[in-house]
Amino acid sequence: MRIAVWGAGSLGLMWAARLALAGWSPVLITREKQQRDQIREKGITLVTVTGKVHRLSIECRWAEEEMEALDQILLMVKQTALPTAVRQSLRRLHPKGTLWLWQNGMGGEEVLPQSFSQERVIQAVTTEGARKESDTEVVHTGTGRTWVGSLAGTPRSADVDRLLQSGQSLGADLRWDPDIRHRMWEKLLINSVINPLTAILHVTNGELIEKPSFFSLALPIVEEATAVAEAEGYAFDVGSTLQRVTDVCRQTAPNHSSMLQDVRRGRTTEISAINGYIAKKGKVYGIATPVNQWVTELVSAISGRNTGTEESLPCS
Ligand SMILES: NC(=O)C1=CN([C@@H]2O[C@H](COP(=O)(O)OP(=O)(O)OC[C@H]3O[C@@H](n4cnc5c(N)ncnc54)[C@H](OP(=O)(O)O)[C@@H]3O)[C@@H](O)[C@H]2O)C=CC1
Ligand SMILES: CC(C)(CO)C(=O)C(=O)O
Repeated sequence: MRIAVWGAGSLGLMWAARLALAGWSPVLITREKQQRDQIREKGITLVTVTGKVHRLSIECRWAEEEMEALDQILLMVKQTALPTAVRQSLRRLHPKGTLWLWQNGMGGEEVLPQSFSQERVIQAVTTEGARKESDTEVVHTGTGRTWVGSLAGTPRSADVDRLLQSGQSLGADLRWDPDIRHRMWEKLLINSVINPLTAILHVTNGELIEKPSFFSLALPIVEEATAVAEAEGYAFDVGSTLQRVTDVCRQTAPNHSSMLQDVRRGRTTEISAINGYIAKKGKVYGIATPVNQWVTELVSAISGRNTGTEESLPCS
């Protein structure tokens, strides 16, 4: 089975290293030739949460390069990079191969061609944290859980099962979830509060819950988002959702959310796939989502503005 990790960023470098440690021979795909050359020369280095350092030699290709058909492609690019990465990766995917989407937020499947069967798509939802230190180095910043499931609700194949078992053998908390869409909504609700508010206020996840004034928009964001989730068929209680958000802020207190990092680095954020998605779905169902719409506009306005330093800020 030929497995590719598409995108050599934080998650991609970590999972390519993990797959290699588990005895697979993954191929890691980079956006730039320059990173491919670096990885070919130096291999990749993974620093685990306990500080153990693994140096691994990994097959590496550039996204536009010709390559043998791939059976499993783990797409580990940001939502904003999906259109190009999907176009490139589907050209390399074996006709019976499986595509794995790892993005935070929603809407990834909408980027796929309509002719591409949902039965060939696996969605992963992860609370693990990784941080790319350089083109060849990554740090596993926080343990968490990863759920994977079929977007079509079909049972897992033997190949997917083997991959899950490999991850588990390395100590990764990797689980099959037959209702992955529910899990995606659960994570979306958490990201819909923490990501925009930390990015707008420039605070860590822990600082967000320290002052009531910082957290004051959490309630209207969650009220709107849970109403939209319910219209989509996923029921969440407002109080328990706010409690879950608070728990995640506590568990990841020192973290700078991925959206805050993007804003500080002057990069496009994933806001359209998070609060923007909630606002878009709200329109479809006739549910008012002014606060989600407002934070979407505000984060879009402040992102891409700072040229910012490429600080190494932890996220999970
Ligand atoms: N990091 C984390 O701890 C977590 C991340 N996530 C989610 O996982 C996804 C990936 O995040 P993360 O790894 O942090 O992001 P990064 O920005 O660190 O990595 C994304 C990588 O994708 C590469 N890329 C972009 N376009 C292409 C392309 N067409 N072909 C090949 N590679 C491409 C980028 O290359 P280049 O640098 O050259 O642009 C970059 O190396 C996001 O949706 C994020 O929200 C979810 C939970 C935790
Ligand atoms: C859960 C959270 C908010 C952790 O930082 C995250 O997923 C992110 O930063 O994108």
